[in-house]
Amino acid sequence: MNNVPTLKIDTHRLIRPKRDATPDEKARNAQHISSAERLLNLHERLLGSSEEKTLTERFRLWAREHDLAEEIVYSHGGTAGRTPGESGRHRGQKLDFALKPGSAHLGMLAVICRERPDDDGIVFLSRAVKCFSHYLEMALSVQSYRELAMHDGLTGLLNRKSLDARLAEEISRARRHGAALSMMLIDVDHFKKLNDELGHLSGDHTLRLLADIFTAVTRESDLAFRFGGDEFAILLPFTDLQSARCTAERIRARLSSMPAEAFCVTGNLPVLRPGISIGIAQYRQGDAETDLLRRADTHLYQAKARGRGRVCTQL
Ligand SMILES: Nc1nc2c(ncn2[C@@H]2O[C@H](COP(=O)(O)OP(=O)(O)OP(=O)(O)O)[C@@H](O)[C@H]2O)c(=O)[nH]1
Repeated sequence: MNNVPTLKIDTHRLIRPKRDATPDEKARNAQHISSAERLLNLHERLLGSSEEKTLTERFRLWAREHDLAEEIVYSHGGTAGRTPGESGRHRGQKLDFALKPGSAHLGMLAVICRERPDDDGIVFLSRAVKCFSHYLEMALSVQSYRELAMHDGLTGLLNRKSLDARLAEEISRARRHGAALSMMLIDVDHFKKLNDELGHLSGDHTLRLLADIFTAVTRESDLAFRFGGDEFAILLPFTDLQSARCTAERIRARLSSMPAEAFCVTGNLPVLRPGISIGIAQYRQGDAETDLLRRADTHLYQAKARGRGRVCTQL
C-alpha cells in the first residue's frame, strides 16, 4: 500500500517552449505531452478500483481505445524471470511483461498487438504497464485484507460476518431455482469443562481440530463458519434434510474415531473427548435468513436438551 502510483513522465525530456524551436523540437514536445495526457487518462481510469478484474478490463479498454493493443491477458502465475523487469520482449505480435511494481512479482501481462510497436511505442507501453501494475498491487493487497476479514483467525473458517452475506446469497439462489438448501448448527458439548480441565490452549486446539473435520467431511460447495465461541454453522447448498443428516453423522463418526490424545496439547492430563450437538433445518420457500437460522437453532437446542451428543432435525 506504500507504493502510491506516481505519474512518471520524462519532463526533463520536454523542451522549454521557445519561439525559435525547430519543427523537430516542436514535434517531440507534442509527442511527450500526448504521452503524458494518455498516461494521465489511464491513471484516472484505474483510480478508485480495487478489483483485479475491473482493473484489467479498464486497462484493456484504455489500450484498445489508444490503439495500443488488441487484447490484454493477465495471468497470476506467469513464468517469473522469463521476461526480466518490465521490459517488453517482442514475440511476434505478443509482448510479455513481468509485473513487478516493487519487490513483489504479481504475474505476467500479455499485450497482444495488431502490429509490432516501434521502440517508442514499446517504451510507452512499458510505462502504461508499470502504472497498471501499481494499481494491481494495491488491488491484490485490498483483496487479501478482504479475505482475511471474512475468516476466523483461530480456525481459518469463514466468520460470522461472512455467514450473514453467504446465507443471504444461498437463500436467494435456493428461492430462484427452487433448489434444496440446508443449514447445520454445531455446538461443542461441555466445552467450558474442557477449557477448565485441560486449559484454553487445548480448548483452542479442539476448535481447530473440529474445523478440520468439517472441512474434510463436507463437500467443496458446502460452507463452514465459526459462528462464535464453540458454535459452528455449515451451509449445505443443493442438499436436503436427509443428506444433511448423513453429513452430520459423518462428522460425528469422524470425531469419535479420533484418538482421545489428539485433543490434548499438554501431556499428562486427564483425557477428555469432546462431543458435539447438531441442529439441522432445511430451507422452506418464503423463508427469510433468520427463519432458517432460528429453526436450526431450535433443533440444536433440542439436541442439547435431549442429552447432547446427537443430531436433531425438523420433521
Ligand atoms: N478455548 C477457547 N474457548 C472459548 C473460545 N470461545 C469461547 N470459548 C469458551 O467456550 C465456552 C462455551 O461454554 P458454554 O457456552 O457455557 O457451553 P458449554 O460448556 O459448551 O456447555 P453446553 O453447550 O451446554 O454443552 C466458554 O467457557 C467460553 O469461554 C475460544 O476461542 N477458545
